[in-house]
Amino acid sequence: MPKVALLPVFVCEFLKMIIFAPEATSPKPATSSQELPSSSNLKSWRWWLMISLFTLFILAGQAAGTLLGRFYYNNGGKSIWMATIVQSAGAPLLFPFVLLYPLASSSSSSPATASAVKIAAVYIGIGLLIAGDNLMYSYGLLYLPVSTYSLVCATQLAFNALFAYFLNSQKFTAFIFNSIILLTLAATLLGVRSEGGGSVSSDKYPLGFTLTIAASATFSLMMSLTQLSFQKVLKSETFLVVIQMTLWTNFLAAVASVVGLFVSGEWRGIHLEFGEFEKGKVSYVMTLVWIAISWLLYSVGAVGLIFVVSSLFSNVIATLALPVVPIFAVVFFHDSMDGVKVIALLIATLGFANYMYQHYLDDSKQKKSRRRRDDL
Ligand SMILES: Nc1nc2[nH]cnc2c(=O)[nH]1
Repeated sequence: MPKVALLPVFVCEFLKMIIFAPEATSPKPATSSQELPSSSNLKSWRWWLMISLFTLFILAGQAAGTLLGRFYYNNGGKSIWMATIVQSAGAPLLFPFVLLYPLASSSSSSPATASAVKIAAVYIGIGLLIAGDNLMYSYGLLYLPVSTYSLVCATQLAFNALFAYFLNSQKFTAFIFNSIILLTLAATLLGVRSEGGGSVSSDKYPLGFTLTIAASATFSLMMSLTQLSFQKVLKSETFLVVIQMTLWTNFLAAVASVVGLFVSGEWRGIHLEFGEFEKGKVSYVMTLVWIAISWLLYSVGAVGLIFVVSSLFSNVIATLALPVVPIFAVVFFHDSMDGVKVIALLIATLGFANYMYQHYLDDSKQKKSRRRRDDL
């Protein structure tokens, strides 16, 4: 077998080593962060490593995906449907992981017990929500300046809090409220300062605004439903379920987006924009390929965090990524750095710290009650 074909096996093996801690098997008491069953006992170094890894995936994926998306539009890319397709088109890259995972895994954890129909319904439903979100996200990115876009996107945390309360029985504490408010404030700060709209025309503003709000609601609903599906339908403790969920939902979203490209007739313009891309044809293809890889990384991170912690936590990290994107723009696109960006990032970090502190409290409480149980 060529060495490169073994890459997915090594990656699976690495993730397995992190995830399947020997202590990750017994049920857990509910915590204020209302995590999934599989996450309960993982708060060892492995748990923190997983969180760090998935967080990195989200931050890097969101930053690269958003900036490359803007690069596509700025250099002659015009197709909304193409911008939508590439947000989920990286999914087939996960096929080798799904096929080779059983080779790498010695885990005896049982596969999902739900019927194929139920599982298919979950993948199709969530896949369609992803396609809808990606489409509206593409419109938002085209019709709004980045900072306004970040502001409106920040509402997703409030939407998620609402959905998580009803769908995931999320319990709220002062620290979680603090975290939501601080992260919303950080993104708002970026949005309210005036930034030239650039090529964005003002008559498209109301449409861009409405679609970004709708995307935020759809994104949050999709996150909460993903957590609910892990808990109620898939019920698997293995990391394979994260790969399967990411693969199938994004694959179906990509198929729905390709249908959209043809039905809308936009496919006729693709050849033209390919030929006229300002940076050249190779750059056009590479831009789309790297957008797809960036969003795939983002999706694995987001679904991974839902699996290991919760949909709200995953959304906290996704929202933390919003003020991080302009910082990356400073580094890679030489955008100007100003005090507002730094303050927004500091506030976002504080919001994130609040959420993590709640996890630390939950963890300590769990450890104490376990010790008390052991002493009896
Ligand atoms: N609505 C929405 N869609 C996304 N797709 C990738 N990231 C995001 C996000 O932060 N919000």
